[in-house]
Amino acid sequence: MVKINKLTDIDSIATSLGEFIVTQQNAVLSTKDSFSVAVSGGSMVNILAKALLENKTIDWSKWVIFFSDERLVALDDEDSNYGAFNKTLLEPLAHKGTIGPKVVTIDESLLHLTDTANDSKIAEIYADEIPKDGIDLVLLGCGPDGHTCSLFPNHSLLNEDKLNVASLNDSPKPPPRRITLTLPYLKKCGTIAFVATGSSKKEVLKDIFADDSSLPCALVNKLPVHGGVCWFVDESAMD
Ligand SMILES: O=C1O[C@H](COP(=O)(O)O)[C@@H](O)[C@H](O)[C@H]1O
Repeated sequence: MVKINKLTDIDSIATSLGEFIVTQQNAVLSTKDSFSVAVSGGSMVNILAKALLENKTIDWSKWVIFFSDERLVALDDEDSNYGAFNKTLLEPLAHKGTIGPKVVTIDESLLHLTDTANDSKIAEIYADEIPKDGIDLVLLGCGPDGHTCSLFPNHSLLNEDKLNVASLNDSPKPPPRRITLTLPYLKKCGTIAFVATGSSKKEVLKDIFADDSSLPCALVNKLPVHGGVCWFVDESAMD
């Protein structure tokens, strides 16, 4: 059963999401020494900064951060999901002298080679870095077309049934070269939380929550992850 948390605006989403993340962190750290989190790019980064930067109950030293998807561009490129996360969260944290988190990025040294086999290699190397039994908490965005991670509507990667991380070179949203966690991998993860804000998401959210939807976000909603799937949405995205 998918849970929807409907909040008035982005500030209330940040507060509620921050509390949710801390609850997940504490539950995981009561059973092991580290907390793995996958973050997404796009609009999520600023919300995460609001939710986490001033939050004194985050134990950054125990966090290991991965990316739900990454654009195959240099890490300091404005299109890089790591680049945006670094500028908005990691640099301010470092400035405050925070110890941690550990952050796992793509292998940038392979980026200059542009053939498809090489992009598969980048995905394969990233797959070796992520926990084989799933990431504890996966934070996902939702594009206005219903995509999540870099899993796009009607794309062949929706049928991927073996790889944990896959590459694509035909993303309909630029930039075209990307890697992404796959549906079989998301299924192994602990808890999945989507964040969707703004009126540009309103129409697609109706489609995603229709019973027969095959949009990527709807496919994730149907995954039997043991910690469940939940959504944080604001009033402009969902009535
Ligand atoms: O391209 C991407 O888009 C999605 C959605 O972004 P948003 O700005 O509409 O929230 C994002 O979740 C993903 O990580 C990113 O690569």
